[in-house]
Amino acid sequence: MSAAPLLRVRGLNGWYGKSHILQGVDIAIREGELLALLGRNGAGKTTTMRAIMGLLSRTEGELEFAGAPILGLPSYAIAQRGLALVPENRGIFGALTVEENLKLAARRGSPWGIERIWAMFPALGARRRTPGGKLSGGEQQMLAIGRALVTGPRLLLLDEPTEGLAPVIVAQLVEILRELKAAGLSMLLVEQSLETCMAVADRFQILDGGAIVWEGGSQALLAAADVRSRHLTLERA
Ligand SMILES: Nc1ncnc2c1ncn2[C@@H]1O[C@H](COP(=O)(O)OP(=O)(O)OP(=O)(O)O)[C@@H](O)[C@H]1O
Repeated sequence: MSAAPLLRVRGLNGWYGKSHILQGVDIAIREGELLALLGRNGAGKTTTMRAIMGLLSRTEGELEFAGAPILGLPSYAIAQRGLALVPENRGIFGALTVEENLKLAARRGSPWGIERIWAMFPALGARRRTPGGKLSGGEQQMLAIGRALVTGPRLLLLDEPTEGLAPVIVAQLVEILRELKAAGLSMLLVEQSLETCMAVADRFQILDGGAIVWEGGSQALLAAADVRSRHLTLERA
């Protein structure tokens, strides 16, 4: 096993205009690992993902993917290297069909072809000619994940994929994340639900005020009641 992580983020600083949001974020994700990034609203989780994808106008620090520096590259070049973001708003083209949404994103050579997406998400296959805007929230989330997969990523970044979804759909998504993990995909998951994270994550890092304030495994997090009450939003009902 290679010692170098797939993604290494060191001392990452990021700004929105004059607002200095990320204040030295350190993250390491090993090949095949699912890292959960937790923290209260406004802690900087989405901003961290956007910075990794090259979507912030100003960033400083070290950002390495598969051993090569990616800080400062345009986002399309970062995507070409094998990172894919499933954004919080899902970014579906509402007027295009499910199939068209996938075809637009698909890249030659991806191990995740469109047929494999239909197999993984049968509900999407059944609605392949339906406009993206007519899908349910859960189906849109599946489509957003499918769209990221057909680009052939080595690292998938998921920003609150279960937000606003019914428990039965959340359970399906957890199964999907497990399948992706079993297929060897590395993932960075931002998620409000600690329960969901506990079901899939190998390791946890907690952000507060734009910096990592805690990291460890599930047992350590379960044992650290003070950390949970200070940094995690209450579990959704
Ligand atoms: N476009 C923007 N312009 C200016 N400030 C922003 C912008 N987007 C976010 N912020 C600020 O950056 C900080 C971090 O926000 P971010 O969205 O990264 O937090 P988060 O941890 O993902 O929380 P949430 O769960 O609320 O999405 C917050 O103080 C937020 O107000």
